[in-house]
Amino acid sequence: MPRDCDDSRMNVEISPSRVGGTVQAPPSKSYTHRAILAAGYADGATVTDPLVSADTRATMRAVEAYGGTVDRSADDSTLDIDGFGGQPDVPDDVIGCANSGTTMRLITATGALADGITVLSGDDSLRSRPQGPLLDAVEQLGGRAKSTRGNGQAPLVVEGPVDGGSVSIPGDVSSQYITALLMAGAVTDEGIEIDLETELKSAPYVQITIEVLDAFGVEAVETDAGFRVDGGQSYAPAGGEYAVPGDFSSMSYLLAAGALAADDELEVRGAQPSAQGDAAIVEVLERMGADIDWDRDGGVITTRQSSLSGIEVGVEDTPDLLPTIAVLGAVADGTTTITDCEHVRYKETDRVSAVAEELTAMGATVEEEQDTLTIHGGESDLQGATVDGRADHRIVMSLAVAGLVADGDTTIEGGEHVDVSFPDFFDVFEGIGATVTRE
Ligand SMILES: O=C(O)C1=C[C@@H](OP(=O)(O)O)[C@@H](O)[C@H](O)C1
Ligand SMILES: C=C(OP(=O)(O)O)C(=O)O
Repeated sequence: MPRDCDDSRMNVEISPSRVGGTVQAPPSKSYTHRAILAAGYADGATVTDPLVSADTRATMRAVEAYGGTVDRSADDSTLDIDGFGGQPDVPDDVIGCANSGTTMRLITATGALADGITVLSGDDSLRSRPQGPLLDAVEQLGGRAKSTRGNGQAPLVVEGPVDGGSVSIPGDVSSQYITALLMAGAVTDEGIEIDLETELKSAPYVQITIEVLDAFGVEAVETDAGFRVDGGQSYAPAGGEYAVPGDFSSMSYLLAAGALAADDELEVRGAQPSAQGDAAIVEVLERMGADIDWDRDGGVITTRQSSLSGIEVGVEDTPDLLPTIAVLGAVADGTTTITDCEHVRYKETDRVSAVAEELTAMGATVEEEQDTLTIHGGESDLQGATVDGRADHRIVMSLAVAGLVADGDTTIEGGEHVDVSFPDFFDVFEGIGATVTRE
């Protein structure tokens, strides 16, 4: 199981606990990936407050493979990046994307700009995720892009250079294909016009891309049929710097912990509004009846424990919230129905099945359909159990939240996988009051 994790295998036991205090949100993974690659497409830039995690390190390695350099400050508070200026080199070696779908998709399109062949691979999970529509898009642009096994999955072989053009691509598999094409398209000669064949899922992530491109002086626009980026543009952020905002997907675990187990209050800082769809966690909690308050100007969200009720919520725009919402639903009174979740099956693991099975192991009643997950909460308390984190950071973190309020201790196998997006998650969890035992 080749993984890029700092820690070796770690099971984590969570005992029932109360939480409270003040905590800083970690920086956004999505913004960090884009900022690093945008700095790569530029002559260079300084990225401040980056998330340094296994996934974003994969994007740093990719920028270096294409001819840039990334210097991390001693405390990881800044990344000084020398870019490849829109003209990626042909990499000396296979680019290892580890567990990161964002890295693989975004830098596949970068490979299509290089005058030669790029080979990309990743861990077991990443090599089982869909890349076919992006490979097809590169071929529509005149490049060559193959899955070595012919199954639309990595290892991938990409050959450029492409000059831009028009592509037609499904929107309901991954928005990361669109992000990849927009970021690369800006430095092609002709630009790229994207026609969506099906409705776009995870749409806010493309808005994040457009926001980051704008900050780097690059324009990409939404059209009636999809998106367009003109070619011949140059990446350069104002003042040579780009600052990464806080991560609402990561915050969702802290806010859920507060809503389930904060006697006094839990305050999460670094919650400035941005294009992140996952800020919807605040509204989801409000609709469930949580005592939650968001000071948008101050970037502070405060939650207290209160009794929650089940709701119906669509995750077409917010796939990464599914595990968090499912755990909230398992504790809430009544039924929580999570709809529009088929694309959540294409993540690090099939998160719809994973959540259904692990919450069932904790005593919840869960029904799984292809595009819907129904959780009957409140009928019986969650029971502590040994659960499998599925080598998936979001499954691990959401089960840790469930462990706070389960009856008895919960052991989560594979706790080290939090390194993908929230490396100090268990320290932060302990810091707010959770009883955490690393085994
Ligand atoms: O572009 C991004 O930063 C992301 C897009 C989403 O994926 P999909 O577009 O594949 O749904 C999301 O699930 C992922 O965690 C991050
Ligand atoms: C799906 C995720 O990321 P990626 O697609 O980059 O692997 C995630 O962080 O939940």
